Amino acid sequence: MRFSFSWSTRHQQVIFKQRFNFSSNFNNLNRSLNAHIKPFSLPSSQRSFSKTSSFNNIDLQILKERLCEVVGPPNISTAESTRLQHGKDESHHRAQIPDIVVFPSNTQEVSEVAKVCTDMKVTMVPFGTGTGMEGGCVCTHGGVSVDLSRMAEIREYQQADFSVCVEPGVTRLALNEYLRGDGLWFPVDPGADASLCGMAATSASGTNAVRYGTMRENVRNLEVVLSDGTIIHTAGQGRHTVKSSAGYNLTNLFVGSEGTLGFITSATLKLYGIPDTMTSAVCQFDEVERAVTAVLHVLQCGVAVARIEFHGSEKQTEEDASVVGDIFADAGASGFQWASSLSERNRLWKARHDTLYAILATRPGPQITQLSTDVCVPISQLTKAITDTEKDLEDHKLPGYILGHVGDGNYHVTFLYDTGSETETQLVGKLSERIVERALELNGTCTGEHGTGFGKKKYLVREAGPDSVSLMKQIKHLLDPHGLMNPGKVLP
Ligand SMILES: Cc1cc2c(cc1C)N(C[C@H](O)[C@H](O)[C@H](O)COP(=O)(O)OP(=O)(O)OC[C@H]1O[C@@H](n3cnc4c(N)ncnc43)[C@H](O)[C@@H]1O)c1[nH]c(=O)[nH]c(=O)c1N2
Ligand SMILES: CC(=O)C(=O)O
Ligand SMILES: [Mn+2]
Repeated sequence: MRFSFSWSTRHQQVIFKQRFNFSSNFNNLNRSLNAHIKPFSLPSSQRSFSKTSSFNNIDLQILKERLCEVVGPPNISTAESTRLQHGKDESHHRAQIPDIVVFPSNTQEVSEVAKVCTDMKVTMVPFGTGTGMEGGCVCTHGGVSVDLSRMAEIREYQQADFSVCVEPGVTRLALNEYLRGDGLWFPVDPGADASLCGMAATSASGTNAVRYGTMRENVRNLEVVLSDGTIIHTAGQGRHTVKSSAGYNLTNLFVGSEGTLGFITSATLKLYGIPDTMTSAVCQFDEVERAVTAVLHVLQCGVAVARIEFHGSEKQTEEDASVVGDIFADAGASGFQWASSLSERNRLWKARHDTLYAILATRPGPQITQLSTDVCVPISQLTKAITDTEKDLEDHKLPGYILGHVGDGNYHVTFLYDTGSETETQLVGKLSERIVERALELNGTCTGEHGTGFGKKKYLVREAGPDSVSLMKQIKHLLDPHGLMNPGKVLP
């Protein structure tokens, strides 16, 4: 067993990768699992899908005609290939496809689409780039998938205010390319080139959160279309101040709402200066406990890490690198590889961002899929959470890969399993439940960054408490009284 641990200061991220030899013998693997853990409920493959529509042909034709009047014939599709693309994301959850996909071009059209759907009591599911990890785009009731990618303007760029307002079709990489010449960037980085409004919708983070925070800390305003077509600006139209104490924080009500409360049709984001110097490195630890302890020491020393990557002036970066090098060496790290040049850093971080696909490539097969857990625990509990998880994996000889954002206390276990095997499917389900149960016992959360979607809603009452969940349901009912916005997600 060998761990590799990589860190850098531009993207304060730590990776744990644990490689298990794959064993196809899943017999006896259940033996020490708790009997109370329910079997996993979604044995599925990305390739299968179910028909969910409750339409008859006449209603569907009327709906299509009415939506066509709103968006125009080139911006509506009932082709099966388009519908299939819009009924799933990158998670293990089975595709459930919409009846119709529409591609509105502006906020007014989104509002008109919402009015038609509300009038006909048809469900609506916002679609960004489909990179979600919790089944958020799955159309549980068929209905209309609203693909917002054709709204791709950068509306307002206030360089002096470090602020930009983007439409849903603008992705993270596209924005950073646009800003590069001005020495600014938007640092929240989930790896995937997701839409920024989709990232707001899932409260994404990924790398860089230690230094820059998550989407919750980096959205200043949102334009939202509610289910009845009403258009609101959560902080007031055009406003993009660094802070505000005016009224309730509606912006953060919609951040992380996963399309269940409305369509985000623009997001005003906070920008940052690109640091002068960045350095990254990779090193190995033999034990996860030593790696986590080393990271804790680095954070306690106040080193300017971003992903456990360094940012700053050249001199500061050199000093920080030397402090981190000493701490890691003391903790038993070996095999340091430094990467200061842009191409070397990009190579390191590309390897990190592609980890999910690299894992998938280790077990090719038509029915093989991945399930990534996403728990986050207080950093003081991280060593316990990870070492106990490791033990589970070893006890069950289950191929699982642990990686994560150690500086945040957030880690993923990525399981590869055969959806055609009931035994494998159930075991993966049970182990991932166990990982969540453990995180909740340690005062953690079932999802640090992927969202609640389908898979985590069963934990919400235990995590947030019955009264909080009851309030969430009341808010949902107020904003979406007919339950048409992305049904079946987030709330149990
Ligand atoms: C390889 C890889 C690696 C990672 C990740 C994915 C992949 C494929 N992710 C997950 C993913 O990138 C993240 O969930 C994105 O924020 C989703 O953005 P999309 O635009 O793809 O939304 P997508 O289209 O997948 O939709 C996600 C949810 O948001 C809703 N939604 C989308 N756009 C909306 C809008 N404009 N208005 C209202 N609702 C909207 C949808 O209805 C759905 O419920 C991740 N994430 C992370 O936080 N950290 C990480 O480390 C990673 N790592
Ligand atoms: C999948 C994911 O969240 C990650 O690679 O960090
Ligand atoms: Mn992640």
